[in-house]
Amino acid sequence: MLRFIGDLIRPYRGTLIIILLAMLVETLMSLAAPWPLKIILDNVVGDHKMAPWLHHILAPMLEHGNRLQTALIAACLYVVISALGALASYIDNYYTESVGQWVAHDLRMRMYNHLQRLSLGYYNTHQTGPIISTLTTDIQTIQGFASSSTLSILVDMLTILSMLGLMFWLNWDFTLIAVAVTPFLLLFVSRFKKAVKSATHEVRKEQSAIMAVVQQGLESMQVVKAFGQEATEETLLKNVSQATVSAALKARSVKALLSPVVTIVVSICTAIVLWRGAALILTGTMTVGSLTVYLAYLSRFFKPVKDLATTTNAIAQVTVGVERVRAILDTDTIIPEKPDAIEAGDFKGEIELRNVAFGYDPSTPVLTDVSFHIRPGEFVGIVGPTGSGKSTVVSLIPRFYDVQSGAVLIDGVDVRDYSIKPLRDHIGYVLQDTVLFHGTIFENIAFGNPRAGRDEVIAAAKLANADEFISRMPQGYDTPVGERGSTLSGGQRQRIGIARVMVRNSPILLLDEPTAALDSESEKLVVDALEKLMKGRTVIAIAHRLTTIRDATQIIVISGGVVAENGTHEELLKQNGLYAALYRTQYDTGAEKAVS
Ligand SMILES: Nc1ncnc2c1ncn2[C@@H]1O[C@H](COP(=O)(O)OP(=O)(O)OP(=O)(O)O)[C@@H](O)[C@H]1O
Repeated sequence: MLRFIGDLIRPYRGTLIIILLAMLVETLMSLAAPWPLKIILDNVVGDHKMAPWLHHILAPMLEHGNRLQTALIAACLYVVISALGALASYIDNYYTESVGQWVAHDLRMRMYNHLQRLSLGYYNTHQTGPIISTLTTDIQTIQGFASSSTLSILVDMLTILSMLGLMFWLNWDFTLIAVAVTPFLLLFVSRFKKAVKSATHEVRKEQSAIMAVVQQGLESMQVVKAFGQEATEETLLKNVSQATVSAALKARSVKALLSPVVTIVVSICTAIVLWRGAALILTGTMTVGSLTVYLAYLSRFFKPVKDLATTTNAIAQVTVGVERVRAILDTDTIIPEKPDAIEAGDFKGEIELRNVAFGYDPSTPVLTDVSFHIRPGEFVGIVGPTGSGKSTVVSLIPRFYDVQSGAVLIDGVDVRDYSIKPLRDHIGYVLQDTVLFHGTIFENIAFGNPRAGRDEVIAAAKLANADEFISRMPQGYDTPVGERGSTLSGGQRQRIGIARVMVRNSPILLLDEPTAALDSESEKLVVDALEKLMKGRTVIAIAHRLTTIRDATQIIVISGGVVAENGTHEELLKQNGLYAALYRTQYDTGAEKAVS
């Protein structure tokens, strides 16, 4: 874990040195802080001789024997010590925050970059709630730790050592008694660390569960309302929320033990020092000033010990955070790209599947042996019973998933030999429901091709039969769309989806039942838009209503993991097989019943 944090903070070495110097000044000033009081008690109020080293430092400022002047100098020293300490603390605070923020920024970007590259398979098996929770809360924990805690551990240790040195110098046998408990205290703390870590893990797990429940609930608000399941959703949240409260209280009951234990130990040590110190002053072996400095050090001595102890708490938290971040960063379900991958140029649009086998879970194959060949510019329909793997076939072409055996070829080249981004740039995708992002209509269309200018976007919208309804909107193309496009109708969303693919101008077009969810009036507009979009491109359309692919040059019927039939509409009807049966189901009922 330290290596991971070390790698994160390495770029900020310069700033870390500034922070370290500031912390050293703070430590030195906290060591010097009780000395003005000692001067007042021993050399102004009392009659003790000033220590030679101190006298040597202050001599140029002192008039011989003038006690009030000594008091004034001690008072001024107090202000100088405090001011230097305060300045150092300001510098330390500012730069610590700066390192923390930049480390968090770097980590956030690294994680998001990784998440963008993970294959869709990862998202099929992982909820987004916990991922968001890691991206926010866990990174925040690491942010706090990366800068402040790592350095304060160093400074705490330094403070402990220098105070011990000074205390031994002031009175060594006395110090021995006072700090004899320290090893026991540290032992207790290290035992304690384990318990805190496991309790923290539990809390983070429950907090992620809250995120998952809330996210799912809010995203599915319409379905929740439609089915009147508000109470069920609330119960779900109540359960995880209560579990979080129990886990947090359990963790707190462990953590809260630390402070009282340390306080009691410190007070016992202080009591011994008070009792023995009084005796030493009475016998003249110790001055009042020395005892004051001693007591001040003793209370300060246990502070870094206690801080070190609470740092174990922070360490426990950050260890959990780092584990969760690394669980994502170490996931390698990435679609691999060859080092000598080919940059896809303009595709002619020839597509071939050669003996393709694939399953989301390799032990349950969806496709066992699928082969077909599509010539450039061809319009191909894919049909088959529900769940037969039509969408799966289509998702193998842009490499959303890789085949388990066989190959997918575009223009005669295995798709695994292409660079991924240019490959996908040449493929347009229209799905059953177009997902719109929070932003304006213009931004949503330009999402298909960020280089597209306003004219291109408007031209695409016109071709997609979308310009008319967009122009009627209050702010036209600059009208913001609600979350996931909820302020638009299904047909409008589809036409924006088509415009988005139009601006992309890709030679290959994949249509996954884009009209399935529409009523016949919307469908007409969308089909008309699609016809314009399809011109001059290779098109694979998964058919919902068989009439939409009647004119396809080739219809591929997927069933039982293989290509069951392949031919034109007329040829397949003549074969009187699966396609003919599916067609009859729709035709005979008189209505266009869904087959997929
Ligand atoms: N992301 C996924 N993870 C795991 N299994 C999946 C995933 N997507 C689909 N499947 C499974 O793979 C099989 C084929 O699904 P696919 O969506 O390709 O079929 P389809 O023919 O397009 O179905 P439909 O006509 O209902 O849309 C189904 O059994 C489905 O349960």
